Amino acid sequence: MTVSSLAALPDQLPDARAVFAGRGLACERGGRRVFQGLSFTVCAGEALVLVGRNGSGKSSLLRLMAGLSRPAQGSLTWNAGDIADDSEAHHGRLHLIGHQDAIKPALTVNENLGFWARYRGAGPCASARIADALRAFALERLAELPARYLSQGQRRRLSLCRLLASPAQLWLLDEPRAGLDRAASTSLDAALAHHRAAGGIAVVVLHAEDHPPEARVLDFDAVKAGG
Ligand SMILES: Nc1ncnc2c1ncn2[C@@H]1O[C@H](COP(=O)(O)OP(=O)(O)OP(=O)(O)O)[C@@H](O)[C@H]1O
Repeated sequence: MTVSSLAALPDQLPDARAVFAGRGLACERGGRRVFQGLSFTVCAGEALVLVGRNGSGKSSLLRLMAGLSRPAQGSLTWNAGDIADDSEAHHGRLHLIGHQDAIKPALTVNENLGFWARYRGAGPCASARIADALRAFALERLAELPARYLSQGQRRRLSLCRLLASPAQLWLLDEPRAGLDRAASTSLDAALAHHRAAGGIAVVVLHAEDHPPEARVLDFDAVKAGG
């Protein structure tokens, strides 16, 4: 994917000096402490890669970052304000692409993205953004296909199109390369690079040694596990 095929992405995101931080975070799932004493800071234009063994809490941290659950201890702040103080604003600034793909099988590929863009309050450029997103992840020829017929990798690509179909400063991506072929993985790298160049922040769970350039790494194997 060339950068020119990412015309849908803004040249500059709204907060060029954004700082997203967590301090002294502890996480509990099902009444069990998963990790504690975890801190991070990630600024506009940066990527933070989460690595670590299965079950160490990477997806759980993404949920905390998205405001879908609350830390058992510690705080998460956007520009020094607790994200829980204005959860609507926080949800509006982020995209979370998790293991569940949230694709509606009866809708076509195009309709899925239209639905998503409307949900996100996409403006007059929505159609152009969707077209660019489909081109970026090589789904144009499948635009009118009901999503239930997509292969696993194609479904993943459709999920990633959501990143481009409406702008958001914070991308939270859980193993985004899962199921992607080499070309789609390269497209993802280009989208991440463009996002960061525009002042976006990305937090990405990855297992392989395929980190975006100059990404900082948070290794869960070095984080204190719960008791
Ligand atoms: N809904 C839940 N109820 C109880 N425990 C849960 C729940 N979801 C996750 N856990 C537990 O929390 C721990 C962390 O899970 P999490 O999915 O965050 O790990 P992960 O680092 O993302 O793992 P993986 O690399 O396998 O994807 C695991 O021990 C898991 O069993």
